[in-house]
Amino acid sequence: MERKNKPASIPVSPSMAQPIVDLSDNILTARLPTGDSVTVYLYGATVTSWKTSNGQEQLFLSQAAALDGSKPIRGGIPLVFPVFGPPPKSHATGQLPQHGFARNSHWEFLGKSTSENVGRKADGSVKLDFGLSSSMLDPGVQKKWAYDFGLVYSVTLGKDKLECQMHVQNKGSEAFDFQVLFHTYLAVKDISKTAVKGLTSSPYVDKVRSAQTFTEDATSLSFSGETDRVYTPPAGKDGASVPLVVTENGTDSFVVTRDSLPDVTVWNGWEDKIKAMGDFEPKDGWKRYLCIEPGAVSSWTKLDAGDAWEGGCSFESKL
Ligand SMILES: O=P(O)(O)OC[C@H]1O[C@@H](O)[C@H](O)[C@@H](O)[C@@H]1O
Repeated sequence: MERKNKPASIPVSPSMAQPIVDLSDNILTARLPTGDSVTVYLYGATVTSWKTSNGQEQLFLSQAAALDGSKPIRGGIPLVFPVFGPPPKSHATGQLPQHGFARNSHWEFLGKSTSENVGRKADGSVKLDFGLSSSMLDPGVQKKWAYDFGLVYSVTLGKDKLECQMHVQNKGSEAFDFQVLFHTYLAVKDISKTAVKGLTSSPYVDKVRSAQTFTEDATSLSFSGETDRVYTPPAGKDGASVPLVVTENGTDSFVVTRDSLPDVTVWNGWEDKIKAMGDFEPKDGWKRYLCIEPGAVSSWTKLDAGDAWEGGCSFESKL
């Protein structure tokens, strides 16, 4: 029997190629062999860029965003914890700034894991873990919210998909209340041709109309002015949350899913509000973003001493 010669070298198949992860100057970048990439600033553990396999940027980042740690980054995915919006003065978070301290604290990078080595479905994704705990806060902030906590934020980059997961741990001896939210600035081509499906029949608080509660009757929510609403959509038949679909020009562009996050804020500040924001450029940039912000913010989540909580969301790009 004729024996075939062994090839001189074994070609590396694309599936054997590994993600490239780099941390320099407190900025982490990860790139998959498929071309997908993500950039995360340790300041706020803020995702500032998410590019899909076709090279397209999927997040809006203001050209005037402060990237030097002097204020929260305008755009990408700032993290909101432990309070959403202006804190109620009589609450334990009452002394904290709007949206809490997670987005303007320095996080640490805990490490990366590929789908193969953590027993997830071998889909070529990479998970990046970031940590923040009470001892890492500025002393001034620590005094304003003196609880012993640990956060692990995981960003998983897959082909045309980004997942965000937050693990909150109460390491202290007394219970605390928190809210959490992924303040995602999705890049859209034209807000006037953008719509959101999946919110029909959902109750929402409209912050533009004096924080009154309404029920959504649009099957496809479109935008023609300032929009600032916190939706609490009913669960689907199987008890899971119904995915939201963002459409542009009638074509699906993003699918957003939520896991253990009851709420989703939909925000576009529109022309006048955005013009007044010093860190928002270009001034007509309001036309090119839509914030879809999965979170747990319509009430407080109470975490007893020693307990942990987890919730997350995913963004899939369809274009
Ligand atoms: O300017 P900030 O603090 O980043 O907030 C931006 C917006 O964030 C949204 O989540 C809020 O619903 C809006 O009310 C707010 O204006």
